[in-house]
Amino acid sequence: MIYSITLNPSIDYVVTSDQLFLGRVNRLTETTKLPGGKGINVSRILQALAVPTVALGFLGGFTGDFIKNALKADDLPCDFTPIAADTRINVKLRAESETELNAPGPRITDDEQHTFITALTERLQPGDVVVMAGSLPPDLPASFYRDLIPAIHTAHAEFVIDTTGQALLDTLADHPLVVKPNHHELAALFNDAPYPSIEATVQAGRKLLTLGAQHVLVSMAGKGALLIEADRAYHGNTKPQQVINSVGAGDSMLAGFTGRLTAGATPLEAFKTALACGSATAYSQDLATREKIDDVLATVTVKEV
Ligand SMILES: Nc1ncnc2c1ncn2[C@@H]1O[C@H](COP(=O)(O)OP(=O)(O)O)[C@@H](O)[C@H]1O
Ligand SMILES: O=P(O)(O)OC[C@H]1O[C@](O)(COP(=O)(O)O)[C@@H](O)[C@@H]1O
Repeated sequence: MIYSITLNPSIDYVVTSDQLFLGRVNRLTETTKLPGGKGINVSRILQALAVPTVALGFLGGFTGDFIKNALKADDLPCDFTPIAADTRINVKLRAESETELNAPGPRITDDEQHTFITALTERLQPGDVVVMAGSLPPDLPASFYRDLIPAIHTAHAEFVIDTTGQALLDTLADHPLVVKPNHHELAALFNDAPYPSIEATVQAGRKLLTLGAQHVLVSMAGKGALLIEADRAYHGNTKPQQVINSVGAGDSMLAGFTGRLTAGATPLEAFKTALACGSATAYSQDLATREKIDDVLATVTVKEV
């Protein structure tokens, strides 16, 4: 079973405007509300790939109810810990370019934190994978993800982590199954300027393997992604289509790789599915459907670099 953890879910309020003028009234041409949050997105793509998953985390208030109902309508297995405060709303503004306004998130009490940790640890079985993804609401200690790792390992389960900065570096010695920074996050991890070439990006990504990660992907938005192994690396991409909404593309990529890898695929095969899932989401209004993923998978190209 693959459990996703979304400590800070969101309603993604996707709004479209022809142009955006700061300091003036802007009239929107379209609005959509989607259940969001990195772990939830991972579970939704795993479900599309028919990989067994349960989405865990915190949900509260009318916004939490919206997400719960949306996931229920899609039959996505969930077991969220209820909280008293309202789950956040993130605004995704599509004008000439995409702008994201992500809220800090609600208060999580000590009792709510304990309820969540107990629920997670009671579920874990040998062979399970826990995907920990996204930001932490302000009340949770920065070490919250790292503190879950001993219980995951005690249960003979593995973890995948999608976070940034020191919080990510702090987990590498515990051998995450997969990490997938994007190229900006990778440079920020090592206080580097943007990498000038694929070779420089591969070199930096390889440091994550040396520090303990089992599998490393580096995503580069429209420029595709890298699969970096100890002795070789691959660059892959998909045939360009119109980009409709790239929110959740990274989560989709992580889900595609983790889902296929844990089902027994080779890292290279899993990478191809990951590329298809990431781009298929970028080419869709919401997260990709299975049909769209299969369609894009047929266009994936990968070469050793
Ligand atoms: N504009 C795009 N065109 C095609 N594929 C894309 C586009 N944006 C994202 N993707 C695919 O999704 C993957 C993850 O997207 P990226 O933006 O790098 O991740 P994140 O959302 O984590 O920053 C990319 O590596 C690529 O395969
Ligand atoms: O937890 P964070 O870092 O604030 O990010 C939450 C946001 O990230 C998303 O999960 C999308 O993530 P990606 O575009 O990086 O794949 C949105 O659904 C959500 O609004």
